Amino acid sequence: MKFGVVRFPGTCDEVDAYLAASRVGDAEILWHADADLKGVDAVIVPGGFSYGDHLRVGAVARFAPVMAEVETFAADGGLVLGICNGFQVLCEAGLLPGALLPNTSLKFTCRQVDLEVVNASTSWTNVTAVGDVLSIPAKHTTGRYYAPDATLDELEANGQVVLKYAPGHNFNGSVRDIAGVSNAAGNVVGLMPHPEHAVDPLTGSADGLKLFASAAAVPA
Ligand SMILES: NC(=O)CC[C@H](N)C(=O)O
Repeated sequence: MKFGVVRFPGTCDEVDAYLAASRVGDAEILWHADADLKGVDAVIVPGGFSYGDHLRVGAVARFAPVMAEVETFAADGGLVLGICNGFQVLCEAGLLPGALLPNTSLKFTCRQVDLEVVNASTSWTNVTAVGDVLSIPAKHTTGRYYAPDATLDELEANGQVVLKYAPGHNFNGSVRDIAGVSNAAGNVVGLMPHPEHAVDPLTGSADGLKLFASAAAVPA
């Protein structure tokens, strides 16, 4: 399994995503201006502040040449994971439902959160079980997941709510405690917390590695 990690101007978590993916497969960095996914089997859109978060988080990055390729790749069933700013970019691109709004505190917050697995059948959660609790760090200003009630009902009915903040851990005010969602097919997943920063017990938790191991378990 070869992972491609997209780098935009202002991305800051691509190296950790690259190192996390390298623990379970091969990885390489993909440049935003190149309309070329270099034959990878899975794409990670990582965290950071693409294009300085100007206009609106993810709003500029979704027009990068590499994103046109990511859209085609996702439509063909390719595995795509958006982490934090990557989640924001995928929502802006319409690859995932909903939007990320400023945290209710209107402040940048960095803290460890517990996430509950709601759907363990997606390409990025298949080595977990429903109800598993994953301890993963979160760090953002614009992480309050939002979608209209009718969309949320549909997402819940389709199993597209993949991860929820455990009771007491929804620090950003996300609707229905939603931390991560998938597209209808389950090959595209996005979440606000950072699994790539939780891959080694030495730094507090290796729970994040399960997302990368899930993708690696999908036949390439
Ligand atoms: N860690 C990140 O990816 C930061 C995400 C983002 N641009 C925000 O603060 O909302």
